[in-house]
Amino acid sequence: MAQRRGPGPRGLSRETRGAAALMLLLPATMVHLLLVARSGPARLLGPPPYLPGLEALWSPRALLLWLTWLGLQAALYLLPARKVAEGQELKDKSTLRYPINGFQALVLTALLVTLGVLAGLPLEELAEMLLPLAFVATLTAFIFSLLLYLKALLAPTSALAPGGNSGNPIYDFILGRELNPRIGSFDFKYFCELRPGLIGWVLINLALLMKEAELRGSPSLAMWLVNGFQLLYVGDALWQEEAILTTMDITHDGFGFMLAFGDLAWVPFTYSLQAQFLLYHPQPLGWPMASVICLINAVGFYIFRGANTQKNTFRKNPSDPRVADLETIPTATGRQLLVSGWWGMVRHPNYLGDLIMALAWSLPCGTSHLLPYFYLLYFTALLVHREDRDERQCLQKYGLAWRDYCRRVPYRIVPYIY
Ligand SMILES: NC(=O)C1=CN([C@@H]2O[C@H](COP(=O)(O)OP(=O)(O)OC[C@H]3O[C@@H](n4cnc5c(N)ncnc54)[C@H](OP(=O)(O)O)[C@@H]3O)[C@@H](O)[C@H]2O)C=CC1
Ligand SMILES: CC(C)=CCC[C@@H](C)[C@H]1CC=C2C3=C(CC[C@@]21C)[C@@]1(C)CC[C@H](O)C(C)(C)[C@@H]1CC3
Repeated sequence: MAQRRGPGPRGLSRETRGAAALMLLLPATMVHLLLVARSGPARLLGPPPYLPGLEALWSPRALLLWLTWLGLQAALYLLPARKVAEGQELKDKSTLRYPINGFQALVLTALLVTLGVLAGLPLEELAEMLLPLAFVATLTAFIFSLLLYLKALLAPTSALAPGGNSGNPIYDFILGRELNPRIGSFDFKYFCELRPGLIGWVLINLALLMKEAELRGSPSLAMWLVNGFQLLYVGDALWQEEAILTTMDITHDGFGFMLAFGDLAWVPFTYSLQAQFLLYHPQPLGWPMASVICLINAVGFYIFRGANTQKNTFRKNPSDPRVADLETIPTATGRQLLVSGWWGMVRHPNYLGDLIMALAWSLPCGTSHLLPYFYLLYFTALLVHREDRDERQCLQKYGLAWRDYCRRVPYRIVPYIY
């Protein structure tokens, strides 16, 4: 997502036009991927097999299913939580409170789905409904962000995201005006970031696995690996839910169309692309190769989790014995920067681990098609852009100390390469 800027002297700025183009391009890309994944040639860069008419996109049954899903996840969010965490300090010096019950929501959803399947719920039918479901999710994201934009017009300036008041309605609609839109204690951004989309993603994967079992007698090893790896990723995100309170999305970004669409539609319907591809293009995979892929995923997860935990532990309590011995750089703000451990290896070790896992998720799909590698390509672009945005913010925040950190840790994501 681009830096927020106001309109230029001659109407829409370049950034606004770029953001508006993305608003059309991203849903179109999602539909393209959904169509191509089930087509014979599965060519990422070729034309879609056909252009879907409204009858292929619109289904009242999909709408009902989607609204039921949102309602269920909202109800699980409102259940009593094992812990209530405090977010980062806001502009007006207040802090917000967040329920930590995401993992509980995942377990309860799994229980309900298991009971449903045992009672005859045809979960595998989801595999045939992805297109209309993605369409209603996009529609909901659009209507929802419109309502959020209107709500933000009444919000005090202190509640707006940094730059959320660019004065350009298109830009503000897309990137979001309000930082933490809430009704009562229900926090929309926090809810959307971790619940309906992420849990929806593993549910879609499971439906694709069941559909494969129906078609071929049993799920393939490749399908098991993709399901297992991505379940681990989502389970970990929900287990470590509190850690999301220090990510850029929560502390800095407004909640507009980009994030609402990303959370509700893009994540479940494009992050499940490998499982979609495998359903229609079964791939042979032997145990030796599967073991190597598991090892790659384990290495990625180890780096991702190690780096994120080290930073979160340090930010919560720098004298925690697990991080107290690490070398640091003091900054004028009173906060310190880690310069040894994971954060002394590269400046974004968590991105490195995430990218290694992305590779492991694509490898079970073989190397005959580029399509299953879409996630790796998109994710590399997203993280390079994100890292650039984060570094500009850190330079502004920490000034000379950040320059010193960059000098001592010269590589951004991949040691000796980038
Ligand atoms: N699967 C997906 O689609 C996506 C996954 N992700 C993942 O989400 C996670 C969070 O990413 P993101 O929010 O972008 O960024 P980070 O969690 O990396 O947070 C960046 C912040 O960390 C702090 N920081 C940076 N360097 C240091 C240091 N040396 N010592 C101490 N603190 C430091 C700074 O904030 P401060 O100093 O203020 O604490 C900086 O702004 C990552 O693991 C990423 O891979 C992200 C995007 C998409
Ligand atoms: C192309 C497009 C629509 C971009 C929007 C970006 C969003 C899809 C991502 C922005 C940051 C994200 C994070 C996760 C999912 C993707 C989005 C929403 C995340 C919840 C995935 C699980 C991780 O463990 C995480 C909790 C660290 C992560 C946080 C950031």
